[in-house]
Amino acid sequence: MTDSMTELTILQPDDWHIHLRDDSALATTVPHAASSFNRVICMPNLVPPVKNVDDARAYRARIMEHLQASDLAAERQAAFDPRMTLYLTDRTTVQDIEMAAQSGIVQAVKLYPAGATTNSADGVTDINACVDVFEALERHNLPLLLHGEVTQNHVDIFDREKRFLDEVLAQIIIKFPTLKIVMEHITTSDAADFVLAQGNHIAATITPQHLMFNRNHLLVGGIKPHFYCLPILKRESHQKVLLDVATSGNPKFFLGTDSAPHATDKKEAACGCAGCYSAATALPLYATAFDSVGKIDKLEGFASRFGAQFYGLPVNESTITLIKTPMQVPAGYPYFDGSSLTPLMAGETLPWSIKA
Ligand SMILES: NC(=O)N[C@@H](CC(=O)O)C(=O)O
Repeated sequence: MTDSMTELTILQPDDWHIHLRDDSALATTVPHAASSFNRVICMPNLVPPVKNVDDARAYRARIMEHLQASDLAAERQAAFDPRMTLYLTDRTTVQDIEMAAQSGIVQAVKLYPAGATTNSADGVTDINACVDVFEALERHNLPLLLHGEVTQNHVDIFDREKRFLDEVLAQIIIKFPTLKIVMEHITTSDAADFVLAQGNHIAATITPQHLMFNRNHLLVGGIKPHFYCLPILKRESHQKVLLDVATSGNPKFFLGTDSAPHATDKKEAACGCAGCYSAATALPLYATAFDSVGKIDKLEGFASRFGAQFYGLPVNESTITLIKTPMQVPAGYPYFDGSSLTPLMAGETLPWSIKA
């Protein structure tokens, strides 16, 4: 049936994991995200990070200013709803969590192990010091979002997610059996299996790049910096399992682009930044991935239903239509201070596009 499908209308999707950055970067990232998504969960790894409700409120106001200054259609502007997260540090208090739970604008709390990825220097150095905070999250039913990688220098970069599951997450779920957890941007079959083995309070987001690519795309025939993100792309067998679970209709797996902009010159560098930019073309990318295994009919659940269900929110009422008409991903976008931003699959043609 889906072989012949050339047009697909789905409920408006949400992005449950996005990096919009701050200040003038928002002029590029906000209209891109708002053109496709209603709710977006905004990652807090700014410099300095979003650490409390006041920071979150001020950050949301800056995002909304750029939305209003954009030339997006009024109807898309009205629908866009950025949801805030707090950045967990060694100094986050139970009171910070209680205020977040009452704020009405903080949707979740993000744990970056210190040093794991971009702007994670202020992250958690000792998970055992977070016991009171985890208790408070569990009590208030506020989800804990995980960048699930260990950071010890001697641990191979391709093993860091699996080691996090075994050494960190396994402990957290024993001590906090009802804490809502999202393993963000999973990259391995181990993570998919781990999530499948838990109750419905533990879920995962999956990015377009981890569904479409593997480490050969990153490394064979020359290093491709625009495929470099963290957790790093793994071998093809992991990619296949991720595609299986994403397209299975299991509500534990839902859309989180991890769209993570870095100016082109910061990626095409001797020490290039980690992150793939996909906000503007995420839906055609996901549609291409789902269609590649004949499962385009499973896209709506993954993109528009399961995340809302997990967060206890209603699904959106508006719809968006994808058509099987090729589109070329732009070679780049203007970014702040005269820089440019190279998206995932820049210059390449995707079989699916968004109907105007
Ligand atoms: N995914 C990435 O490679 N980078 C993200 C941080 C993160 O989510 O790891 C970023 O903020 O640039």
